[in-house]
Amino acid sequence: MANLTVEAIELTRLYGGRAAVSDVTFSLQQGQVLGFLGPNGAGKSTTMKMLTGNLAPSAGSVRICGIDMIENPKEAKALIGYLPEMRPLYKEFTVDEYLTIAARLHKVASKNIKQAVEHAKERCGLTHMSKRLIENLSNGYQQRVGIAQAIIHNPMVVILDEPTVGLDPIQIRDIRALIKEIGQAHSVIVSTHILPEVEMVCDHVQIIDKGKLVFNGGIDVLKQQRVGNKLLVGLRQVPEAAQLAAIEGVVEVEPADDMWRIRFSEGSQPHEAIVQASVQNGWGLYHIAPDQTSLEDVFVQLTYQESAPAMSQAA
Ligand SMILES: Nc1ncnc2c1ncn2[C@@H]1O[C@H](COP(=O)(O)OP(=O)(O)OP(=O)(O)O)[C@@H](O)[C@H]1O
Repeated sequence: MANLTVEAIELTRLYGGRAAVSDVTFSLQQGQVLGFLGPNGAGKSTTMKMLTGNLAPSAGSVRICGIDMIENPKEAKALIGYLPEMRPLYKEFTVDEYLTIAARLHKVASKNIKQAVEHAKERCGLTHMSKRLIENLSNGYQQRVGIAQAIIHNPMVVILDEPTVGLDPIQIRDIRALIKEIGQAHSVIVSTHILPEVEMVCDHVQIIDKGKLVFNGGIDVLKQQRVGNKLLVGLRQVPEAAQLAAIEGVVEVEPADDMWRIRFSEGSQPHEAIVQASVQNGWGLYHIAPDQTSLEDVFVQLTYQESAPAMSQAA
């Protein structure tokens, strides 16, 4: 496929005979932001380390823009910017000093370093912090410096491991906006265990659980999982459940707080019949709306049910 920036092919990593990551395959295209989601210990960091060439896979391979990570690690790594879970900051340096070192480490040509530093600072909203010691910056600004070092060499792929952990809500909002902005020009992989974060910044999502991918698809596909065939209906005069169940298309009726949760058969549209029955019987309908499963519930279903079926849609 054209413009594939990351290809992970049957990646497996064993620790003492136990698989931390097992047979993970996916690909990413230029301009995509992929959310890598999973509970603690699912294998996110292990996968990130293999993608960035910081950990050798026990089996499988990684290609960055078609370059094999094991055969040509230098060339492949040069195309990646990486912010690990533990920020690689030298806090006794100023922002300018640190980013200059980062540019050298990323092999930016000497004559281009100044411009690269200025550009990275600009993109990460750091220009006014240039002369500040990193240790004196807030947590959010330190995270911006971490992201600035990851993009300083203008890599094709940016990989950010838990980029918003430990930040306050305003810092989180800023960093998410920055990730979206970076995603327009690069391919970005963001690992997180925060579901709304994925909804906000990613167009693709993968869910990993116990080392295995249990979902791989567009964010819309994940959202669709929760648009079910249920309605939440509020009636002032509470009818017998049987009266609701008798309406055509209704297959199940159960109380939900002060309302009724009504499940209907696939393809049926009992909304109008419910409204009509309410008018005829004087039930006093005050609420009728789709009852969506929360994304959290979908996530729990995918990751905590032992027999959860694997779902997949080509990324
Ligand atoms: N160096 C190691 N030696 C042995 N086991 C390890 C090592 N690193 C990770 N593991 C185990 O591999 C599994 C996956 O860990 P990993 O850090 O990749 O998960 P994660 O999804 O990133 O979790 P978290 O969000 O908590 O960082 C866990 O069971 C972990 O204990």
